Amino acid sequence: MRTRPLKVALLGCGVVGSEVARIMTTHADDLAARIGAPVELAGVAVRRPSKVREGIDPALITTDATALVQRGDIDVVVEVIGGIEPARTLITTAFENGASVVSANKALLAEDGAALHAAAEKYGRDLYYEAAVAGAIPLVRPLRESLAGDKVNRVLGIVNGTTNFILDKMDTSGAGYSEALDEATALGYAEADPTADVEGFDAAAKAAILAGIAFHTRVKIGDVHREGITEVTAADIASARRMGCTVKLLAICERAADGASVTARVHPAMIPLSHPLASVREAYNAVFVEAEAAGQLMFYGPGAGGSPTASAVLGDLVAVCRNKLGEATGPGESAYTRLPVSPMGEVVTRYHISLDVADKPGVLAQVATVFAEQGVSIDTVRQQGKDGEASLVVVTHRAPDAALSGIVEALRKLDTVRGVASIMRVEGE
Ligand SMILES: NC(=O)C1=CN([C@@H]2O[C@H](COP(=O)(O)OP(=O)(O)OC[C@H]3O[C@@H](n4cnc5c(N)ncnc54)[C@H](O)[C@@H]3O)[C@@H](O)[C@H]2O)C=CC1
Ligand SMILES: N[C@@H](CC=O)C(=O)O
Ligand code: NA
Repeated sequence: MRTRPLKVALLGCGVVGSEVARIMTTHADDLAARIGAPVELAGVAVRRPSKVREGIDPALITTDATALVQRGDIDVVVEVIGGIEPARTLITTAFENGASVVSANKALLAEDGAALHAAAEKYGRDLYYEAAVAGAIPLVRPLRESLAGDKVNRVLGIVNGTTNFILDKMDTSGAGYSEALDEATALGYAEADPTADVEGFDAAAKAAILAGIAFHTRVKIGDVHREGITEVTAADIASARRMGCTVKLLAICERAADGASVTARVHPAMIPLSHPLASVREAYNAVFVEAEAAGQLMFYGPGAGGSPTASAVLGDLVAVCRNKLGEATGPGESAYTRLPVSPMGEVVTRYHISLDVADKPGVLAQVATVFAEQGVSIDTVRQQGKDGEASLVVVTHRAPDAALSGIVEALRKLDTVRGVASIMRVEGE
């Protein structure tokens, strides 16, 4: 074993960073044995230097992250501060100054991954980011490496722990939305600004990263159709239950049937209780990958939280250190297919539409006509009447999303439709 240690700079010492430091310290001997050289924490950049950080030598703490990555003797920079800047500049500076990078920063990778990969390649460094998608679950590496010889056609799953935690609590214990979000934040699952979770930005970033790797093309967060969970009500969840379904925030990345384009979307959807994704509880994530030769693969595990995320960071750290010792680099960006990303309107989906209507003859026929005019066929209709008013629940067959949203617009214009109580896509059937 080499005695000279590999030097690691840690940028950020919050929920994830503090766990990375703890595991690096407590598992130092095992990590050295697995890598073939000791790994030494050479500096920790923080915002609040006065905070007591158990197990970290105070002499390592600095508020000058730039100086740390410019030192020139750092082998690996672990970036766990999050956000676009200064993370992007710090990572690029690390590459310029001889370090490879391990990052958990999905927001940055989904915004500017191509430029970061280009910088890594230019300087001959590694850029690893297993923690950026689905926390502890090995998913980025299997897609980048294990499935590199196959053709992936679809990636579908739950990739945000916070929103899954909130929806699960609302469904199973009747908890309120804010109460469940506060709990998820206290448990270290939420982003620094939880809007990123509940409005679907975090899942959209992960979908962009997954689609890019799976289909060997470039997908940015702005290419991903995004709807969060802020408009999912207790009534939606109760309605899903009545239909034998539950509501999950899904990320779905698909290659078009003709192979000429891809789509990536994030939105709440009803899924049947019998579907494996329905039993994904709390902050767990689960992702199905469908590949031509492999068939269907399922990845499941803790999707958020300090310790699970640190596990993924440490796995990358070991891989990058091994590459350094072998004077090699791991896989870079693979974006040779250059497939365009089609808009949401072209995605084929099913809708569950709940309407408040007047309870009088002819209403059902009027509603059915709207569907027929858009060429969308109805799967089931359920009507419940009360005091001259009725609620009508329509579930459609699969149709282009544009036609389905056209239907909702047309329904809103009918005199007999008092309101569209909820619209949700249905998946997994
Ligand atoms: N918490 C989780 O479950 C997961 C988090 N991630 C990602 O990991 C990264 C870190 O997340 P958390 O640890 O949860 O966030 P956090 O907010 O707990 O920690 C980030 C830390 O970085 C520090 N920081 C910010 N700017 C800095 C700067 N310029 N110099 C030095 N320190 C700075 C902050 O003061 C904070 O302590 C983010 O990119 C996040 O998206 C990824 C997967 C799961
Ligand atoms: N906020 C994220 C953290 C992990 O990526 C989530 O809730 O999934
Ligand atoms: Na992961």
